[in-house]
Amino acid sequence: MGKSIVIAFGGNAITKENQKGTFQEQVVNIKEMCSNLVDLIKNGYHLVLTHGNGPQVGNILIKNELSKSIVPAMPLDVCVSNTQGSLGYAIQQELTNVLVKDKAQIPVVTVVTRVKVDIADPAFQNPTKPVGPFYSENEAKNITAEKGYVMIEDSGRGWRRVVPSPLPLEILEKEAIHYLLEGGTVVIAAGGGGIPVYLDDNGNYTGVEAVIDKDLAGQQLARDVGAETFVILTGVSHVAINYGKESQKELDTITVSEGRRYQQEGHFPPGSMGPKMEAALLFVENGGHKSIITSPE
Ligand SMILES: Nc1ncnc2c1ncn2[C@@H]1O[C@H](COP(=O)(O)OP(=O)(O)O)[C@@H](O)[C@H]1O
Ligand SMILES: NC(=O)OP(=O)(O)O
Repeated sequence: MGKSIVIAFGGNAITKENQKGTFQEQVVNIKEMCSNLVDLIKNGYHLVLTHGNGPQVGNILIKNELSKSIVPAMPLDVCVSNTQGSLGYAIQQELTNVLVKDKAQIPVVTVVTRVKVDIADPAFQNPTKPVGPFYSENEAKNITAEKGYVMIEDSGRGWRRVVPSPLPLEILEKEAIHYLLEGGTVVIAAGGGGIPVYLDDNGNYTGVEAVIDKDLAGQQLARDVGAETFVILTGVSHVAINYGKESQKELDTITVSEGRRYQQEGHFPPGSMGPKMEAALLFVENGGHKSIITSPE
């Protein structure tokens, strides 16, 4: 097999901060993202794409809440699977469209992907994953008082609801993804961080209510399918130290030990660059060749 790359992009790239989250808006953003991938595919790279779902899964939770007196609300793991389907559909469609226009007949498919987590993960007692729309501080306080949701300030962009986010341990569909890749298919997998499931006392996998961080799931996916490179696409072209300060310095190529040092010095905040750097470092520490964090362009 040629060189394989796992590429992760954020739910906030699919529904931007100032957008309502209509399907049309998502398609426009996804189309732009896909046009940036065509050259890689045409140059023979085997791609696995993974995507976030924070804004989208939060919107499904709001719909659940508003309609629960009429139709039953679905558990959060089912809502994550819904986002794998809807966003996978949009990516599959738009990527196929740009490939066909470029005269490249390459199959693209979405895999509903379960990710194993530990039911004893302390993350279930400490929600940290922001989902859904951004609110003002006042609105957030009212939501907590009315519904009991935990709300946090998300990287200077506003307040959001947070849900538990356990660590991904294994991509359960890894063999199927590997076969598809080997056969020359572009695979969309582990969307929204994957559907969280755990092994119960009877040895059966069971869904659990959480949203896994897609960057951490992405590096696990990259390791599990033996990818050479792990790429995280986000809103900045370079990771920086002293980000947002006058002394800000953009990083180019760094080693794992430099990355760990900058991390310890506190350059990468939780909820934004923190999980991306952690994911990038974990991939290389566990045998990956290189991780890249940059913008889609
Ligand atoms: N040290 C840093 N270097 C670069 N960007 C940073 C840094 N710290 C925080 N950021 C911010 O984090 C953002 C990426 O996090 P986020 O928007 O949550 O990701 P996602 O693309 O997954 O939605 C960047 O666009 C930037 O605004
Ligand atoms: N699941 C997840 O990490 O989604 P975002 O990238 O949209 O936050």
